[in-house]
Amino acid sequence: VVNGEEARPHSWPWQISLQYQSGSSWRHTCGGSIIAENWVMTAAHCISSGRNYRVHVGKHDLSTYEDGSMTISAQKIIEHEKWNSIFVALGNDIALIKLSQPVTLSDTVHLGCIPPAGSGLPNNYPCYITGWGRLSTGGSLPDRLQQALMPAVDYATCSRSDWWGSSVKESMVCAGGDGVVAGCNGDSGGPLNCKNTDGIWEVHGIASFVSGLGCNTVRKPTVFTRVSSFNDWIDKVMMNN
Ligand SMILES: CC(C)C[C@H](NC(=O)C(F)(F)F)C(=O)N[N@@+](C)(CC(=O)Nc1ccc(C(C)C)cc1)Cc1ccccc1
Repeated sequence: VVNGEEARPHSWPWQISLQYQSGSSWRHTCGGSIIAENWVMTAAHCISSGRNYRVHVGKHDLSTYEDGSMTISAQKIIEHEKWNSIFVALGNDIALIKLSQPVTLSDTVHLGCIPPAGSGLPNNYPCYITGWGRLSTGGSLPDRLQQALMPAVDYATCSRSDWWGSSVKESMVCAGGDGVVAGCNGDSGGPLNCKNTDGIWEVHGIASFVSGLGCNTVRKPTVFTRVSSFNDWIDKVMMNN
């Protein structure tokens, strides 16, 4: 997250670190959200075949051991069947990870809420991006979870030719684009958190892409997979696996 701030520890308890085995150690590669005791939602572009993945839950500082945190291996990873890594602009950048064992819910490990199917965000609706991604374009990775207020950008604005144009679809959610705050590599797969009118936080987006010209590029908001476009797919996958 570029130009964010350190989150209050464990204030986004559905946020996970998706890690892959690199030799004898594990490396953070993406974020994700716990949506059921044995399911994590992340971005399909986070998954590379031939890699071994695990999920780290209940974390704040990735560099230290933290009581209550747990690492759980991925038993099964299901990418959206229409995801195509060559045509990112087509969307469907969503994957579900079935955990080898259920998480133990606690005050640092909670489920994130999926928004109602088809629910949208008005322009400028306040949301927060969270993640352990780069602190600047090509910059360093933080140890501690970062957050940034990133107002939603409606499709009409985000699809303007001087914004994302036809690269953005209605199955995506845009946020930010002020040239200051942004998601960046390593935030992929993580949540866009928005509080609904009942005061409940919902995971409206899955971080998908930022401009290749620079993470915080003005009029190139961070683009998220729109979770409320995939309620049926999520239900189907969890029921059938
Ligand atoms: C792997 C890609 C598909 C998604 C990756 N996503 C992220 O980093 C995320 F925003 F989710 F945290 C990304 O944006 N990667 N970049 C490599 C940029 C990139 O690939 N962006 C991109 C943008 C649009 C498209 C399509 C929709 C035209 C594809 C890729 C990050 C970057 C940004 C600035 C400098 C250096 C690196």
